[in-house]
Amino acid sequence: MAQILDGLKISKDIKQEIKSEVDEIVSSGQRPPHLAAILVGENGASKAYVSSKVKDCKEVGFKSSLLKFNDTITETELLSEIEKLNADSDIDGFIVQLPIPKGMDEEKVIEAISPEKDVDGFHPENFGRMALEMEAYLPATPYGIMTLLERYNIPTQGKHCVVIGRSRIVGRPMSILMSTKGNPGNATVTVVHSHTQNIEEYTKSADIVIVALGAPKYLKGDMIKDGAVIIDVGISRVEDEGPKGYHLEGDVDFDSCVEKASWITPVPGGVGPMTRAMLMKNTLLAYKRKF
Ligand SMILES: Nc1nc(=O)c2c([nH]1)NC[C@@H]1CN(c3ccc(C(=O)N[C@@H](CCC(=O)O)C(=O)O)cc3)C=[N+]21
Repeated sequence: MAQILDGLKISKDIKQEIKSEVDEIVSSGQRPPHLAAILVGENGASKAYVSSKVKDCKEVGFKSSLLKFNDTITETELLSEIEKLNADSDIDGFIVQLPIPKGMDEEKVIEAISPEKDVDGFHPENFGRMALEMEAYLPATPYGIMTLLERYNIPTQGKHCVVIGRSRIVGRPMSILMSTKGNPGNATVTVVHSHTQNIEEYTKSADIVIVALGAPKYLKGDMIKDGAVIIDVGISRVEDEGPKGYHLEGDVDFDSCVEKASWITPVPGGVGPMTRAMLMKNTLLAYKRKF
């Protein structure tokens, strides 16, 4: 039976470390770090994520600002809100919660964010810096996974890591970070996606499988090898009859994979909380203006 990579616990440790630093900053008379979030429209999951970010800020002692707009806001208006945050010296970092309403140009919106305030690490300048192994704001989910592997001392050097999915915010940056020089890092990486034939051929030979597809229970136990490390990035809301009306499902069929894996992340309580903790970390870095 696999051991659990407890993202919830590690995220609490990280938030505690951040809080200690913030306490010192504040007791020396300086203002605390300040994160802002832009939320457009009424997506239920987005609202929940953004309010959890506000809660995280409170926990670590950051100031936070939430800017909410109706989905009637035009792209031009949104871009001018971004400009205001770029220019506001009281704000260290901000994010534009994705997805933004259909019809808006996501690329243009992300490029409008000043790279120094792009604590999501989504701006092409940060992506490029990351890929070149320069200091950069790393996207929170891949950064969270790297941190989780680091804190559990999971060996990655020379291991075969299969990343399922090639999204801009998870799969692709994840594949880059795993192949990057360092520890964790130095892995041999295969990226598989919707055009890959016989995905199981790759996953069966993987020492580490990172699944970021958004397909509930996609990865089954018979697709992995004994002792593999399984990282589940999926967080699909699946409707049910319970009081909330839904529950979360990962991309990993936990029950069949837990039998074979050596380490596995749960959903909830795995990668999701790490993502949130790394956003706090990036905001602290932005405050300190490291790069
Ligand atoms: N600009 C932007 N930045 C993001 O980082 C971003 C985004 N847009 N859009 C949506 C995705 C998704 N995302 C999650 C963060 C935390 C959890 C999380 O904390 N999950 C908990 C469960 C939360 C629950 O119960 O619903 C867990 O897995 O244990 C999940 C998902 C950030 N995203």
